[in-house]
Amino acid sequence: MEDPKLSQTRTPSTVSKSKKNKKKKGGKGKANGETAKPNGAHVEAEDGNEQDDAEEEEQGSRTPTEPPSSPRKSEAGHHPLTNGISKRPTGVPDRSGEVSPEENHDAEEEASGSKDTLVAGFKPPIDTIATSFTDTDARLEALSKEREALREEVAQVRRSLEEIKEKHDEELSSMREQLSETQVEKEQAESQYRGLLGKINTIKSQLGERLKADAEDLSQARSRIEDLEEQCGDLREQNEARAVELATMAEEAEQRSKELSSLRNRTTLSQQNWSKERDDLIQREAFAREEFEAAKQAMQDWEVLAMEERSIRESIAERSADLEEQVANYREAHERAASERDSQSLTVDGLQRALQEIQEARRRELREMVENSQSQVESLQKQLREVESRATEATSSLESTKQELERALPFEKEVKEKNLLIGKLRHEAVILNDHLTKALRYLKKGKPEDTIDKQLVTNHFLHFLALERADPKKFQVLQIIASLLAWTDEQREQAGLARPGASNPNLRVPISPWHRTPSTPALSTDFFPEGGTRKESLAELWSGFLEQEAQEATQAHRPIVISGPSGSGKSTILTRLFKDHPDTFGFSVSHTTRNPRSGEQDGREYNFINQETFLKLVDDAGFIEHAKFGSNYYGTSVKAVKSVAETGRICVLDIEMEGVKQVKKTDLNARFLFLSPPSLEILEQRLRGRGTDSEDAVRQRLEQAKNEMAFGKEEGVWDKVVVNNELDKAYIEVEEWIVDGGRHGSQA
Ligand SMILES: Nc1ncnc2c1ncn2[C@@H]1O[C@H](COP(=O)(O)OP(=O)(O)OP(=O)(O)O)[C@@H](O)[C@H]1O
Repeated sequence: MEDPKLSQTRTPSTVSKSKKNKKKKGGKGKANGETAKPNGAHVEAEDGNEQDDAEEEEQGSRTPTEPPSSPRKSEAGHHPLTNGISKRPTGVPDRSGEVSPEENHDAEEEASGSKDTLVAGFKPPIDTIATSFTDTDARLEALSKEREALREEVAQVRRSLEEIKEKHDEELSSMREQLSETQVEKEQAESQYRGLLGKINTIKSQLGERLKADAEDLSQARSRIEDLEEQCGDLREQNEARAVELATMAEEAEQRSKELSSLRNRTTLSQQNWSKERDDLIQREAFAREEFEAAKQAMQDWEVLAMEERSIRESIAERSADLEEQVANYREAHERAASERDSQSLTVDGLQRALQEIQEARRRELREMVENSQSQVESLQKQLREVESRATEATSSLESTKQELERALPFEKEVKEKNLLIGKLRHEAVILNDHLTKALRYLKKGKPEDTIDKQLVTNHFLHFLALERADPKKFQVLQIIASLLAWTDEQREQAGLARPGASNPNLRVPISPWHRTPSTPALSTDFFPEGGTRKESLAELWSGFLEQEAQEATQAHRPIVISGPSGSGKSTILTRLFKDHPDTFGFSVSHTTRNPRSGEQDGREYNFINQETFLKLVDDAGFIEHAKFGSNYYGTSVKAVKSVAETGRICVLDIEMEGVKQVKKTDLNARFLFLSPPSLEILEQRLRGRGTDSEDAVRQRLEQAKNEMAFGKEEGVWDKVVVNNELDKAYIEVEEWIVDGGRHGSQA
């Protein structure tokens, strides 16, 4: 490649040729010694070849018609001889050491121009030639010096030019090398770039796909969350409605129980009234019966009277017949004695009238008596009917009351149980409070044996008596009493708190079976760590007692951790369990950093905390599991689970493998149940059958299920493993293990 600077400075071919010719000629010019000039003037050729070269170049570059003038110099207005030397020669390198080709050319031109001017201006008059000859010599000398200097300069310039050219060539070649290296590097870089571009494109496409899949998952998760939130809202509403219903039912139950008690009162009242009435009626019936008997008697009497009357009548008739006979006799006698007859007829009439009157009176009397007794019988019958109808009414009302009673019986039972429980709890709370205050007071006083509280001892004693014989608490209470009363070893032995002979090391008798009842803990090991004979302070005994009570309470409500692959049936079984045992289980309240919505209450729907507190809890391992949805954190805290047990309910945690490991690290004392599907194939069928997951999600769940199944087989992790083959059987197995007939595995 050609250097542009060099190409620019290149002279026409004629000049180069002449240069070459000159070089070829070598000392030819020198031999001639002078060179012909166009204007015929000539000067001695002292400057040698280089000057000739310059001149020839100058000439070669000009056209023949062109005058050999130096317009620049005349323009500049300087005298070529005086000013031309002081001026920096244009071909001399400037401070930077570079000489431009134009300057070089100008220098050459200048050099030849000054010579030409000198030749052209050399027209002195003849007479002055002699006088100025010496001047001319001097000038010529100066000129020749100047020329020498110029020549040196030109030579220098040439050298520097060559150096520059060499440098240039070197630089050029190195640059070319660099260029080729750079090109090679460029090609390598290009190929690398293409490779990288290809990789980036593949990553881009893969990322795009993944992003798409993630976005899909995200949108599904979002929609699911929305659905769940909706469901949650619905459930909450239902819950509230249920709560309202429950409240109204409770009110109704209360009303019913009130009604029931009033009904019962009324029933007892009506029963009392009824029994009274019945007694009355029985009395009246007896009275009526008596009256009836009396009436009967009267009737019989009347009949007797009637019979008597009849007999009287008959006797009267007989007598009347006799009388008629007598009358006839009388008549006969009347005939015989007229006076006697009148008196006799008068007597008979009187007798007959008296008889009729008697008969009438008797009849009236009897009629009245019969009428009276009939009306009495009728009224009695009426009363009897009334009593009977009232009795049937009372029986029917009794029946309905009984029915109502039966209906209200479960409520009543429940209310009774609850009341009993409340009463018991209250009682226990009062006693505990009492004990606690007393114990604290004693603790403060320091010497419990000096200040024995009768009430406290009485309470303990009553508690002792109220407990069943086999109840292990009995011994604890007795131990407290013994401690309060500062019993001696003998007294303890007598009370059965120490083994017989324990106070006397020489006397050892076998332990009585009383100490070996299965439900009785060995006092010397369980409750009193260093043997029953050791005298402990009340504070120690009391705190031990309370601790054991608390442990027993929490033991009965240990949290349940249920885990298993997605689709193994955890939700199905738990839903049924919660439905069948509504008062047994409780739910832990989660923590969240989101703001509460309207109607939500701190500690009810969520524990609302800020992000800083949440993250601190995470650092302190306060969460069993936590996650971030959107910009909010959610988590189940260890404390929330513990507090469920404190309310007397069991907290059930449906969590995956990592959560189980996390719970194992806490002091929750949970029970672990693994619910396993019969096989992975059946699990796949159930997951697909459920129809809640996309194909991708099902695949992911199945993949994770393999890990979970392996975890389910790990030794020492699980307290119970249930295979969910037949739902009913699996449910019963889970229920029996969790609820355990109300013992909730506290014996486990
Ligand atoms: N023994 C069973 N026989 C047949 N189908 C069952 C059985 N147990 C559960 N299923 C069904 O399997 C599906 C998955 O059950 P479920 O949703 O209860 O599983 P899960 O363990 O709670 O899943 P996830 O952890 O994803 O919530 C449900 O459609 C359920 O009806």
